[in-house]
Amino acid sequence: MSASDPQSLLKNLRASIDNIDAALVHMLAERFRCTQAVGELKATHGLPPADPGREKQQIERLRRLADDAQLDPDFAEKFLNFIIREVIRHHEAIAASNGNGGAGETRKNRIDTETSDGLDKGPILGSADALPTQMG
Ligand SMILES: O=C(O)C(=O)C[C@]1(C(=O)O)C=C[C@@H](O)C=C1
Repeated sequence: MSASDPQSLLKNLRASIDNIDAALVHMLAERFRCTQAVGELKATHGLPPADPGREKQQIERLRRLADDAQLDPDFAEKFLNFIIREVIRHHEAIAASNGNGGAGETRKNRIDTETSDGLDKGPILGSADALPTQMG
């Protein structure tokens, strides 16, 4: 068998695909490690799990990068949205387990619970301990 026969070519290409898939898994794991920390930061400070303004910037940037790299920008956008939806689900679960009311609570409605003396009465959703976690 020579290096140019179809089976050898396929084997070589598949070896590269396996390396790329491994790199993707490691990069995704690293990204989720960062977003886990972001989720904890947001939950601690009562910030909302999702930031649509930030997402808009990310999508615009990724579409430009995809175009330059000859990757379909629609696919790049769908892929980023898929990941971000999962991140937001994790953020909501962290917020719920921190007693922040999870998905529904935003910084704004936390501020709405303040009394006239500026003291926070706590989350308007009441005890978040009763909320199920949304992981898995
Ligand atoms: O940057 C943030 O605020 C994040 O929570 C991270 C992230 C992302 O995965 O990139 C996820 C959710 C937000 O809607 C925007 C971006």
